[in-house]
Amino acid sequence: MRIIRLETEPGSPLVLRPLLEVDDIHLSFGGVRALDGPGLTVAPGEIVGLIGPNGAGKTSLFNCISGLYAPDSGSIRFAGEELVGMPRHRIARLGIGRTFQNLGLIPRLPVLHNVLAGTYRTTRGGFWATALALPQVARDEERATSDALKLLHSLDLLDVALEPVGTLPFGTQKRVELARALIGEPRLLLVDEPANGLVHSEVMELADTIRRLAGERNMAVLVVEHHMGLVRSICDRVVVLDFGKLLAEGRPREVANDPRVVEAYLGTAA
Ligand SMILES: Nc1ncnc2c1ncn2[C@@H]1O[C@H](COP(=O)(O)OP(=O)(O)OP(=O)(O)O)[C@@H](O)[C@H]1O
Repeated sequence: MRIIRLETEPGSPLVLRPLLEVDDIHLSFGGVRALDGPGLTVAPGEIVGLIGPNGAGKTSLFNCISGLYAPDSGSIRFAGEELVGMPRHRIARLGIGRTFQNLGLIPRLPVLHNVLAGTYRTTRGGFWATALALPQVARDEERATSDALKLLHSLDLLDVALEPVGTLPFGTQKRVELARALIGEPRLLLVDEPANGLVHSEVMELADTIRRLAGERNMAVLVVEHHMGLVRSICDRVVVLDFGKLLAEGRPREVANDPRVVEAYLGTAA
């Protein structure tokens, strides 16, 4: 059983501050209120599920955290730094990785190159250092390749490292997407619908992998997912959105039995 301390007595020297603090976020697209003031926290090493019916605002919230969307108002703090207004590459460099619902991979490129593409947002070489082929760039690339190969080994992808990713089964591509998000060693991983398109055995395997990686790296995970089996099996806590607002929050079992959640979400999914 995973034990995570979320709160301690006021004034205690052992206060565990949340790694991520989202507060009163608003985001509209024309007349559509995608996010209407929800807030949430994620502690270091904690796995939090973000659930809710279609159109509840889950992906919009991910996009605000990773800097893809600029919220109209509100605050998103990560390790004490305000993310709102920060460019995407700086957010990635602070230690936030993410996967996409529709895989963010380049199908014709080999697995290894797709994973290495995840490092370009987090390395510090910059345009001129790369153009001038400075030794520091060569060292960075060597280290990145070695890290990528270790990661591929840990995700059982070493055998397909040089295969074009588009030729691989969907379940394998999903693991490559996970590897791409993990290569920068994020402290927080945002995972968007990892179970989508997978068969039951693959979902359970993926659940084991996410839990193992979070434990090994003390990495926090915020996961958007409709598959309640996966949510129940990996999440320490669940946050429910509905119409862009926070509807409920609690342990997976409590949330699954909350009548408001059953009505808004589980009822429609049953
Ligand atoms: N780029 C955009 N332009 C216009 N409207 C958008 C955009 N992104 C999201 N929306 C709208 O914002 C609302 C929230 O969408 P969002 O994709 O965040 O929900 P979701 O909970 O992730 O849904 P799903 O479970 O279907 O992925 C929806 O009404 C959606 O149509």
